Amino acid sequence: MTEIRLHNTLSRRKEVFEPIDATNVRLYLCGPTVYDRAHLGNARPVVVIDVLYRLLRLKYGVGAVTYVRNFTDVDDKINATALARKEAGAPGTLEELIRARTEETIGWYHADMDALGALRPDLEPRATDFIGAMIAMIEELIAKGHAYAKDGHVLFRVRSYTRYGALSGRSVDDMIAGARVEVAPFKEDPMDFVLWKPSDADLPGWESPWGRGRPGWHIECSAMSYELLGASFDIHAGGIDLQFPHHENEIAQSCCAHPEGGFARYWLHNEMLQVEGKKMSKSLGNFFTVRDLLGQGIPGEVIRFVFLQTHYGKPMDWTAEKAAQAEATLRKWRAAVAGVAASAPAQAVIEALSDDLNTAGAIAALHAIKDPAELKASAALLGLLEDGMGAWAAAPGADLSAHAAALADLRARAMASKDFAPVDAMKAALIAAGVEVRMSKAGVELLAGPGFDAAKLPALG
Ligand SMILES: Nc1ncnc2c1ncn2[C@@H]1O[C@H](COP(=O)(O)OP(=O)(O)OP(=O)(O)O)[C@@H](O)[C@H]1O
Ligand SMILES: [Zn+2]
Repeated sequence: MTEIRLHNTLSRRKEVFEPIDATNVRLYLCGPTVYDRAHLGNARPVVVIDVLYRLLRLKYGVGAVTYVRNFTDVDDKINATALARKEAGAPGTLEELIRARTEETIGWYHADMDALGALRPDLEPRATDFIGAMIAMIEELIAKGHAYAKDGHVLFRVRSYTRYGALSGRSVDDMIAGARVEVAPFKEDPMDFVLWKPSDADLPGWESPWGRGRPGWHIECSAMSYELLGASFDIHAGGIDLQFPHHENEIAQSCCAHPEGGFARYWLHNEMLQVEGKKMSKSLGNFFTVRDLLGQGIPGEVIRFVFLQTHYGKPMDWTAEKAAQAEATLRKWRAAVAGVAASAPAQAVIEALSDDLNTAGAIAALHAIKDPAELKASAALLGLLEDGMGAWAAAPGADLSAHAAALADLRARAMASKDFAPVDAMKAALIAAGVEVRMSKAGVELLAGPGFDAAKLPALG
């Protein structure tokens, strides 16, 4: 099969992907902090890495890829949500409420990512199950002089790792100038970051050599990837917002604790889903959830298709127009492959995906496929047109050809009479039924949009 090339953030180049062990290709994606529903931006890395996972499984074999994605289930934001519930009178201890919140959020996450057609990773470690491994790694870092304990905290000594900043391409001094580094009395240097911190008696905490406390966020991924994938593995992925400081810190911790390993060889970062030029994020409040869209009747497959039309390395936004177009294409393809068994994927689709996951190119190649069996097999590499996800497309009423003809006819008559009111009235009625109306010299095109309701279509006289 074609060789896979990936843009490695570490080298800033597209490189041929060569796994350490072709019988066990290892991939780690930073997963969510489970305090709330995933917003649409959070779904982008999941969909992107799902396509990579499918491609790796095709090339190396289904059993030859290990994909790990963690759940961060210890975090101040989780504690805050549970505390708010307790204050609102919810029964149970804070610990029980925290547990209930993380369980509930993990359930939502699974349901939402399943709806997007993302395969579950092979392993989904929860941070709270790996506290012992984190403590062991922190002890190793202290023993090697890369970390120090002070006042119940343990800090990573950033200046002890000379390659710090290699991933994001910045010097430590630039980072100090640009970042919001917290100055604290327990730090030797403002750049040093927390590996372990004390917990109040009423917050979740674990006994450790430095007293009762809880881990910092960065050490979680270092410890879990070490336990499950080893000191060196193939690909580490996540959103570009995690490149600094999270991934820089992961590298520092892992390479200092296990210098024999070298940690991840290829770093893959997806660009952000944006809203009016800004990252969609919880903190900016400019977000909507995957569940919001699903609740509006937008199929998960349509959301997935919209993501895949933009290369993962480019910022993108969500628009109703993109969704309507994706839906129209998928309806057409689903009709073409109905009842057809998949054959083998087209070489052009494999080649596009192998070229740094050129999903837009792969979709263009899908458009050119004539044989439905090949279309179905090729689309499966993108997680599209799969049997379990097509119920939405079976809904009747999307044939708008009669309405398009009627509207074109009304327009022709209006040209002669100069009375455009009937055209405008029909357009308005179609839009109210969730139809996207495109009129040009070439003709009239109608597309069923995300909120399409056949029952609301205007009657044809
Ligand atoms: N707008 C976005 N576009 C693409 N990926 C994103 C976006 N926002 C977050 N991510 C990714 O989602 C994953 C989960 O991140 P995390 O749990 O830190 O999200 P969060 O705390 O809900 O995010 P935020 O506060 O940034 O909205 C990470 O891989 C992160 O890079
Ligand atoms: Zn991580």
